[in-house]
Amino acid sequence: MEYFIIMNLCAGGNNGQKIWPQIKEQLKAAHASYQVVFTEYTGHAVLLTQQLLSRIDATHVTDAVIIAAGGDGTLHETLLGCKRYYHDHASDQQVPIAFLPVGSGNDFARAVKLPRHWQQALNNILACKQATMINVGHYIDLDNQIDGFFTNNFGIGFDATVVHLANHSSLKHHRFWGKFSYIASILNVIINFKSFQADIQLDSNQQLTFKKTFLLTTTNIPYFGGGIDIVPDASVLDPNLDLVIVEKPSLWQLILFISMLFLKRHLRLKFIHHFNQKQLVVHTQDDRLGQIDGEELGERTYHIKFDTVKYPFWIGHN
Ligand SMILES: Nc1ncnc2c1ncn2[C@@H]1O[C@H](COP(=O)(O)OP(=O)(O)OP(=O)(O)O)[C@@H](O)[C@H]1O
Repeated sequence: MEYFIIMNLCAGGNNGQKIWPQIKEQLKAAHASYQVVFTEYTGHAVLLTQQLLSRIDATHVTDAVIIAAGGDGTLHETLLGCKRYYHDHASDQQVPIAFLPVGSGNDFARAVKLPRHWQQALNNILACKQATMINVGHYIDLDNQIDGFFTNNFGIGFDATVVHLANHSSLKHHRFWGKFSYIASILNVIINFKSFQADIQLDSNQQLTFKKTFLLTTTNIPYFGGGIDIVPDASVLDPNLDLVIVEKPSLWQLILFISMLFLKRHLRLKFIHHFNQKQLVVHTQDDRLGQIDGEELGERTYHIKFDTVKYPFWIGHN
């Protein structure tokens, strides 16, 4: 195999920087043939992926695998780069994506049961013999007709606000206090968050309105926020997406929600709504923050159509 690595040295609070020399050693010891490019800014992996695919095509490499080495954000951009490239080269065979998790959240790695330690994950990639087709989230922004993809989730409201606060905390990259900054951000959001109206259209064309939405997450995998099991049964092998809407909870409802979350029974609560759908349209009425695979989308109203598409992944054992 010929491995094309997209390496984010900043992932996991510069964890990538620390372990890149060891990754190189392991690749050398395995006599793996590889090329590497390094991301330099947010969004760069999209362009790097397109350039790599163009190079793979031009040099007629037939056994290429693209390794996204970073966190969920790097994987997200790599998928977007692949999808954009094949949009313009529809007849080409799609190069599979492998994921080497060196980020902080790594929810996708959890979801597809990759080894959590990068060394074992790299061994898995090197031992893998064939790609697995999985479903990834696809959306069309109905306000501007731009589309995009996500491996994990697209959230509006609470989760996006936590992502925003954690990203802008001065303690984000501190090894110890970074975790506390995340918890402090969550408490801050819970206390101050203003609910918003969301209108939903389901597969059956049924329209639903939730006037006091607190959290609205469309998810392709069980986890968000670094291991929170929001839809325990969600699977990348399920062509449907899951939508979870939590209405603004009172204090006791919040305590109940958190307790039930630990027991993975929170979806039974009456202020939580769960839908498993082939297609969804979400229309929010008030400006709120959005997030996609842990990357910020900005504060606005959202009018989004969701479904899934397939892409080959180099994950071995699913
Ligand atoms: N050289 C760079 N300098 C600054 N930012 C970068 C660089 N390369 C990539 N980025 C950005 O770093 C951000 C975080 O990357 P990523 O999500 O992969 O890691 P993470 O946040 O540590 O992991 P996770 O999302 O799993 O918690 C992304 O927005 C990415 O585009």
